[in-house]
Amino acid sequence: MQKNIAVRVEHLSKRFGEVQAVHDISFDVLEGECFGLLGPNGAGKSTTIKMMTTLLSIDEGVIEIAGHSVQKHPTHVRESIGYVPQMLSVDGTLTGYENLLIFSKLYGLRRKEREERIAQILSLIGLEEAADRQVKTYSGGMIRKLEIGQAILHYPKVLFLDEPTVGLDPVARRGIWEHIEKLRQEHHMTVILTTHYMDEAESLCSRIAIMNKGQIAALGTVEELREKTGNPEASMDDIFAHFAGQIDNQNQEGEFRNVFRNRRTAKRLG
Ligand SMILES: Nc1ncnc2c1ncn2[C@@H]1O[C@H](COP(=O)(O)OP(=O)(O)OP(=O)(O)O)[C@@H](O)[C@H]1O
Repeated sequence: MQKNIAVRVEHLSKRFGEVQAVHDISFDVLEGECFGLLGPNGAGKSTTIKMMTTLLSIDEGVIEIAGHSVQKHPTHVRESIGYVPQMLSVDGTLTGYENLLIFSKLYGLRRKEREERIAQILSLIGLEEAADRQVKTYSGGMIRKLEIGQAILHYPKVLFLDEPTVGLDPVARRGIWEHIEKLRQEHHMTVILTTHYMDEAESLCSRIAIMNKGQIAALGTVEELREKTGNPEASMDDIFAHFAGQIDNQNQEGEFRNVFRNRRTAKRLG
């Protein structure tokens, strides 16, 4: 059966002064797909996601999300999407329940719907027992689950995740993967994520776009990408290096960027 297109990106470009952050990229994402955007720091992944989520204006090109034009109908687009940014999006001084309540109000859920929806989401993300604890007592994995919960309170058609498991330990990362897979399979959400973890891309994404210097260097399933390298034994690291010109080892323990992010998270949570 032919699947519908959930996201259409055509000839998209964005410039910041001298920097051409995104340069004439085009791709489609199918309904129910988990689509990965990979690329070294500065490749243009976050800029692309920000344009898709209406947070950044588009210089050139077209984006359609769930049939709505980002430029012409940004409100319809916002109603159709959920977004978990890289930056922390919860308040550590509030409980998990209170954080969800704020978002349910922001989404305009009616009073009657709210309690039921929050209960559903807490069960979906496995945080029922921790719901009445202050978020600053949560582990990194629990915080990430809560952020995903906030982003899906209105059951969006398309969920954007900007580096969903950065700074998490291997067990917490697998917990987040299971939730993402559940949202896709049981709730038919289309998921678009950026990651620096090659294993994450390989196990979650049905197709991957490798970005480099604002352009798409390669796009396809892992198998298709491997074939394009000409090396049938190529690992995901090899595939990335082939198309991005370097190995992506930006999530090593102690790497400045992550230390900075983790500390920023801790500071924000108080
Ligand atoms: N608001 C901005 N003002 C100026 N330059 C920017 C801005 N946002 C991004 N850039 C530049 O655009 C380019 C693409 O950045 P972007 O954040 O999209 O990359 P990325 O692939 O998401 O990188 P990372 O993996 O580090 O998150 C970089 O050169 C970056 O410095």
